[in-house]
Amino acid sequence: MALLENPLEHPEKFHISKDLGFILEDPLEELPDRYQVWVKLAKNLPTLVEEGQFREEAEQLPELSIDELQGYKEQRLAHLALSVITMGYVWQDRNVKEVLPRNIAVPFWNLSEKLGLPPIMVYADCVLANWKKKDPLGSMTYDNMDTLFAFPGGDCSKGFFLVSLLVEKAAASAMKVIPDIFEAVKKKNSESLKESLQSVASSVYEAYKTFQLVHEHVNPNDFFNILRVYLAGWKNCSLLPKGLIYEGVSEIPKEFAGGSAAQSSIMQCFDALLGIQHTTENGNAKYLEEMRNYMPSPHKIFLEAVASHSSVRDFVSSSDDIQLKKAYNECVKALVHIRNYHLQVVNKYIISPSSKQDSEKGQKSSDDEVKGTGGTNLLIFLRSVRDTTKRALLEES
Ligand code: HEM
Ligand SMILES: Brc1ccc(-c2csc3nccn23)cc1
Repeated sequence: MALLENPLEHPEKFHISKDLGFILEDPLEELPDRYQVWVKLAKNLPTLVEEGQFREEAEQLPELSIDELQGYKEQRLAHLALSVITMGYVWQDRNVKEVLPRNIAVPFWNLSEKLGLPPIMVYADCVLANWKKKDPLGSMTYDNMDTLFAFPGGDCSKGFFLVSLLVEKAAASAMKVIPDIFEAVKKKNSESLKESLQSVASSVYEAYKTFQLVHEHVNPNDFFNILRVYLAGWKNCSLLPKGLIYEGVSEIPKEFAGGSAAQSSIMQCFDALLGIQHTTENGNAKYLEEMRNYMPSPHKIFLEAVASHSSVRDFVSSSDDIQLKKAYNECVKALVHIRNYHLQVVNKYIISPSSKQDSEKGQKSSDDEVKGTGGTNLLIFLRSVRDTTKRALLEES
């Protein structure tokens, strides 16, 4: 398939970087003067929300056409800034806004259509495009990085977004071997395939090790009680039961799901590469599929090309090369490891603060009722995704 033969030789076709994968390389920090009002307001969100002035300031924005935005990086920064403004406008306080004013809604809707993104903040905004190096000549380490935009809750959003970014960066080192993997399957070259799969497994283990940074940089109570509010969406949402009205776009309210790293292309890319099919019984496959519509369209196209390519899994399972099966299983075990670790993190950052809050309020909401950032019943979803990954292990006999 032409799309796949040289995806990393023409990264511009998919906006995928050889070194950083799906991360937006060197994001812009400023927009042309006429659009800088969006950046300025989004950067002031924490202070203005604190003062209860954010909505008032947002309503003063001029309504701007997106046509003067030049190039992909300006469009991504504008989508990020408008998404931050939208989440702040809707969730500033418990008096939730049901109408997004046209001076935000019209450019946000039009720009979203151009990028193939929904008109709500997504992972590709606040994780993949929301970063800078403090010392441009330094490396991408937590201490030399900052986010471009933050939410209330102190350094919680910086921690959550940057740790996710660094996990993406560690995992991204696997991206450059994808063409070699498909070449090896095409040529039935077990030795080359074994080497590439070993490289994928070590990238996923690097991602697992980076994940531990979350304990250092994200406070569980700030995450659960403050930040999580701003990542919520307006689909199956009790506070916005019909969704949000995008003024100037449609009088009919529209529903869009809240932030979830099911929108992370790299994790879905590993599943696609290894032929890990998530179950259709409990809606996981449907949800993961739907979240591909919350990725930049070039990333969605790339993922679908990986998923539809000749199956690595079929080649390995029909091979009698035990070492090859072991190399494939190392990749699956690494994914199970990171998903197990992620479940422990979710217990610490959502389940425990939630039950602590319930006992303080004297009510009990069972784990089943605790919603995820993406509005899903999170524990069932995450355990099931982990279990499906585990079931993908091949017999090594
Ligand atoms: C405070 C830290 C974190 C919390 C509380 C958290 C919470 C969650 C929740 C609740 C879900 C279910 C999705 C939904 O609600 O629809 C989820 C999914 C996911 N999260 Fe996180 N997460 C955290 C950090 C991370 C990090 C650092 C990564 C690494 C990139 C990550 C990657 C994922 C992925 C890939 C999924 C989709 C399910 C899967 O593919 O396993 N999460 N997370
Ligand atoms: Br919008 C938005 C979407 C996803 C995330 C994110 C980063 S890691 C992770 N696990 C669950 C969600 N999640 C943060 C903001």
